[in-house]
Amino acid sequence: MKLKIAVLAGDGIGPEITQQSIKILKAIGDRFDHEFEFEDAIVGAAAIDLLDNPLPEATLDLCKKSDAVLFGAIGHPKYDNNPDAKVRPEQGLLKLRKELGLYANIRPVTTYPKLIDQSPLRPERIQGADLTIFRELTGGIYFGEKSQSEDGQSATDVCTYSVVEIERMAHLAFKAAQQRRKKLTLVDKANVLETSRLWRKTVKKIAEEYQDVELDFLFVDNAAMQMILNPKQFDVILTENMFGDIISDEASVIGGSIGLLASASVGGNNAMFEPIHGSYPQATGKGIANPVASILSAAMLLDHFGLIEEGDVIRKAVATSIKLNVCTEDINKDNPYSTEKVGDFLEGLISESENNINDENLNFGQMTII
Ligand SMILES: NC(=O)c1ccc[n+]([C@@H]2O[C@H](COP(=O)([O-])OP(=O)(O)OC[C@H]3O[C@@H](n4cnc5c(N)ncnc54)[C@H](O)[C@@H]3O)[C@@H](O)[C@H]2O)c1
Ligand SMILES: CC(C)[C@H](C(=O)O)[C@@H](O)C(=O)O
Ligand SMILES: [Mg+2]
Repeated sequence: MKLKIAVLAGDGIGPEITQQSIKILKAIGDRFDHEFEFEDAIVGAAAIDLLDNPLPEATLDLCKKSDAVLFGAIGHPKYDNNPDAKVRPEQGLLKLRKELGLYANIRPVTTYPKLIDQSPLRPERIQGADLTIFRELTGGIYFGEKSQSEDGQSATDVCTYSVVEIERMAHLAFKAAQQRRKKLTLVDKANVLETSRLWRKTVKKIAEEYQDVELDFLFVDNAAMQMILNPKQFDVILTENMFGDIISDEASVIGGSIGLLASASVGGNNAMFEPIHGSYPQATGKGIANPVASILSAAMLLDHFGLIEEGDVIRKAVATSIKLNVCTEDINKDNPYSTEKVGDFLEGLISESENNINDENLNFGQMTII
């Protein structure tokens, strides 16, 4: 297969982790005889520095004419620490998602046997946890009207959802649940928010088309607690933009590190693949960032184009590297490997014959079905 991939490495650790994913995709291309063409473009703080625009036209154009976007991370402390900054790196990412029509963000969470015992959570609670968060990505409070009063004494963020926005997300999440353990949990705040009541009403109606899927509801505050107390109760979680952002960072504790959590953003004519974590500025250039979230996002990219076996090869290699402790310091404190060394190890496994990849502890297969 021939694929044109736009690479938006971004800020902080973005470039160093994305470099590892490209290495892995090249190894997959060589092994399975695919032609992956990569083209770089700037985004985020790096783009503001150069052009005073977090999403330059040329970057957006490249993304639109590519088959997929591999996104690193954006964000810089000089904006995080300056609430008055008018142009911000995050605006680039939000605009990109909106312009590409990527309304669904899929964030799978799984556990690895080796990491269970070192988790701050009780092993018996997380062993075997396997859930996927379907986060709405182009609506809600993120995209509503924003304002500050002239005297600076008040500010507003409007949260709006339409039935159409909810329906299209719900269909994707129900379809995913049908292919998994047939359970869907809608996470909302319907006891307080009008938008959440619309979500509940709309999702209940859509559920009639998916009688084989068990539907339940949780308020987001309770869901945040349940995520830690009993994550095994979840199969597919469907939720709006901001709740999905928050509970997915929380869910990363189950897997062992946010440096392991990948995502696919889909719904438009093309698709984007991005780790759920940010630019981790403290780690920039130190070679300590975990590249696996980015590498597993690359695996989701392959799934997206039907290259399931190729995606599985990456996932198996990752499972093997974790089993053998070839990991960065977030999950291997005693004898950490660098970002690059982890990438090299995975590249080596992928380039070797299939038989050499040990998958005995692998507890998941294809991560996305879109
Ligand atoms: N998609 C994105 O580009 C994205 C996502 C989240 C945050 N951000 C931006 O990133 C900047 C920093 O935000 P933050 O500190 O809240 O979140 P962050 O995700 O960058 O880092 C939070 C913590 O998670 C851990 N971590 C993150 N990535 C890791 C990795 N690959 N390997 C190991 N550990 C990792 C580190 O302990 C870090 O201190 C901000 O500017 C924020 O806006 C961007
Ligand atoms: C950087 C920020 C805009 C982004 C979000 O909130 O969507 C990030 O936290 C994420 O999870 O991808
Ligand atoms: Mg986030």
